[in-house]
Amino acid sequence: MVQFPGTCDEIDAVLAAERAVGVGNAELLWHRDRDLKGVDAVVVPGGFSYGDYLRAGSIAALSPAMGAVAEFARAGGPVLGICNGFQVLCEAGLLPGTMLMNLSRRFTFRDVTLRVEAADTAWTAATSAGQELVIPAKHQTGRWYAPDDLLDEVRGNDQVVFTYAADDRPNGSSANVAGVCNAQRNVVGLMPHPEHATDPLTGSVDGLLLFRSPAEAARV
Ligand SMILES: NC(=O)CC[C@H](N)C(=O)O
Repeated sequence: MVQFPGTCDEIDAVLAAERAVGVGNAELLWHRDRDLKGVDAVVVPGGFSYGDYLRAGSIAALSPAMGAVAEFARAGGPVLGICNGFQVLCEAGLLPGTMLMNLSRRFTFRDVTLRVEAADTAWTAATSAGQELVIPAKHQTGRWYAPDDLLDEVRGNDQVVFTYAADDRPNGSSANVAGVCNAQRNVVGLMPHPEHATDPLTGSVDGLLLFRSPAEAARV
């Protein structure tokens, strides 16, 4: 779990990973640190990095930790970016697209229904294509945007991993996209927060499927 000044969801992400795979060995990695400590998978969690100055994720994308994450990703390691983490991965060029402010200009905070469009990525191997997942969303800069030529390329390569269900448009993203992957399918980013959907006490446990997926993908 990579931490930047302003990250606030890393402990939930640690708990989610521990709940999903049943072991308590997640590592927290400070943004100045280049040592990934031999982890099997990296999560770039949600919150705010450097106050979201310039653009959400843009300063974090240049941090030493992200240099190490980029090398890990290039070597095929599973990397998941959640919300601010998704913004950071787009800014770092590890995922296609750009994040713009929600069409409403407001901070959105509610459960959304996601449709799994691609179940063959490192972070969706424990799901099925077409499956619907209920996951909370909380963001202001969540409108994933791709110009037409990039959108065609992303769609052509099946890099759309999640869309919002048809009647659910929380931010006005291009093609109602909620999450995408890289061409290698080991790096995934999404705006909603699977780490907040892991305990029946607070509603859905659908988020556990994402945290189970890297181990599942490694078995195939
Ligand atoms: N929950 C989050 O990660 C918030 C993401 C981001 N900083 C935004 O508001 O758009």
